[in-house]
This record gives sequence, C-alpha cells and structure tokens, in this order.
Amino acid sequence: MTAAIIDGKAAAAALRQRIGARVGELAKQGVTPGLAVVLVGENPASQVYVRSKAKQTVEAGMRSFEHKLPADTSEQDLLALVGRLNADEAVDGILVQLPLPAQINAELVLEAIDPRKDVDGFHPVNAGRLASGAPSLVPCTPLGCLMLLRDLKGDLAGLEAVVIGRSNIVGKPMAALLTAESCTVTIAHSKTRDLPAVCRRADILVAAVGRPGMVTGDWVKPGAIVLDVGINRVSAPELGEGKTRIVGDVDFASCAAVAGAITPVPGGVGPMTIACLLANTLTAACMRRGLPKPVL
Ligand SMILES: Nc1nc2c(c(=O)[nH]1)N[C@@H](CN(C=O)c1ccc(C(=O)N[C@@H](CCC(=O)O)C(=O)O)cc1)CN2
Ligand SMILES: [Mg+2]
Repeated sequence: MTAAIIDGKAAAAALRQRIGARVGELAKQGVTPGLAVVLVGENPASQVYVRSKAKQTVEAGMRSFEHKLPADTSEQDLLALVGRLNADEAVDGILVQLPLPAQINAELVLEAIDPRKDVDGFHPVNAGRLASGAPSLVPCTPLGCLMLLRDLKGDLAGLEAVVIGRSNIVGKPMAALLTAESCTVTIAHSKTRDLPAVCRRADILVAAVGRPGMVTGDWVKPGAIVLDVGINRVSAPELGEGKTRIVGDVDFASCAAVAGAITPVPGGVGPMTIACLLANTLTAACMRRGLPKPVL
C-alpha cells in the first residue's frame, strides 16, 4: 500500500477562503472580528508563528492586534494586558503564544483569558465544555485534525482511534473530539504497555508526542489514517553546516508504505492550526454577538 498524502496546506487555504467569505458577510452588518496575539520574548519559532497568524488574520478581512513584550516581562504585567484585552470591545479573540518564559505561570495566564475570547480553547471552562460535549472553543491543532479526517472520511462513527500523547493542547482535546464523533478512543502515552500493538489497532492514529520519527511502519494497521502532529527541529547536515529541518513524530517513509492516508511534516497538520485559529476567532465574534455559530 502507498498512502494518499493529505495536503494540509491546500485544506488550510480552502478553509481560509470560506472564513474570508463569511467575514465579508459580517462586514455588511458592520462587524469586523478582531484577534489579539501576545508574544513574550524572542523565541524564533514563536516569532514566525505570530507573524503568520497576524498576516493570515488580516488577509481573511479581520483585525489583528499584535502585542510584543520583552522576555523579562513580569507575570503581573502580562496579566494586566490580558485584563485590558478582555475588556476591549474590538477584541473577539485573545491568544498568548506558548511557550512563555520561565518567570511566568502559563496556567495562570491562560485562566485569566475571558473564556468567550479564548480562541486557543485552553481555558479550563472550554476544556470542561469540550469534555462534557457542550459547545466550546476547541484547541486549534486537534480541530484541524478533525477537519482533515472529516474531509477524508466523512462519518467517523465506530472507527478505532489511538491518540499518542496526553497533553492538554493536543492529546486530550483530540480524544474528546474523536469521542464526540463516536470513535472508540484510546489515549496512549509513555507508560502504555506494548505501544506498537496498541497503535496497530487504530483505524485513525494521531501522533502528538514530540519524539522525531517515533512511529514506524510496523506500528501501523494497513490502510489506517495517520495524522502527524509532531513539529521537531532536527539537525540536517545534508542541507549544509549547522542547518536544521522540521520532522514529525512519524517516520514518513515506512508509515506511508502501510497507511491508507498520511499527513506530511511540514505541510500536513501545521497549516490547519493557524486556519483553525481564524475559524475560532470568527466563531468567538459571532457567539459574543448572539449570531449563529458559522458552519465552516
Ligand atoms: N498559544 C499557542 N501556542 C502554541 C500553539 C498554539 O496552537 N497556540 N501551537 C504551537 C505553535 N503553532 C502555533 O502557535 C504552530 C506550529 C506550527 C505551524 C505550522 O504551520 N508548521 C509548519 C512548519 C513550519 C516550519 O517550517 O517551521 C507545518 O507543519 O507545515 C503552525 C502553528 C506551539 N505554540
Ligand atoms: Mg504538518
């Protein structure tokens, strides 16, 4: 079997197109959704992601408010900024880019965001709503994975899904979304016994562990859908001295030989993350105004 390669870049572009069209309709009612993105420090990868978020927000017809704070910003100052953004009527969505510097308690900051503006879906209120099957703002990466799965497969009911990784950002919300789709879901992690055997049960295998190339072809059931959420920067001497490249948690070549469909890294799940952030900003803007939730 040679897997179909899932084109996350194309899916993200199509989603942004649909978002832009809906934003255009809202503009006729005098509504322009606004997204505030907060970056603390100078992490080079975070700078790239924040730049892309701001650019794509504006391209979709929404307003972008960028807040770049120095690396030594205090927790108190960051909390004060979040408070001002919560109170700002022009701001529908607030995103604090992670990771935060060590002196700041990220949990405290994420809990300070108004849950109605929590476009990352990381607030305990949104996590609780998702876990209990209530409408909520859903973390962008798992939401992007779900959209790719629905595009590919339509109805997911009854499928066996294995999610490797139990983070609050990807693993747990991914499992909750798949459960809501009536999949039979297993969350696997570093203490799981015979992880390869557990993975071989999966019709849908989601890898979100942060370990380059960990999932190999012998872990994959023939014909399974493999979604690679990993973004690992590894050294790439073949590209020149000191060069690096991004690889996923999945060993692409061996898994693509067995799977039915697979996301590449880059160009798979990653681009959907930012497109889903725009979708959540549009959703937040509609919900805050009592408008129907957009169907994207
Ligand atoms: N507040 C948040 N912080 C972080 C999140 C998040 O969702 N909210 N996720 C990641 C970073 N991230 C967005 O913030 C993100 C990561 C990767 C991509 C992406 O498109 N990746 C490309 C490859 C990019 C490259 O070459 O460097 C791909 O996979 O094709 C988008 C967004 C942690 N922080
Ligand atoms: Mg990717």
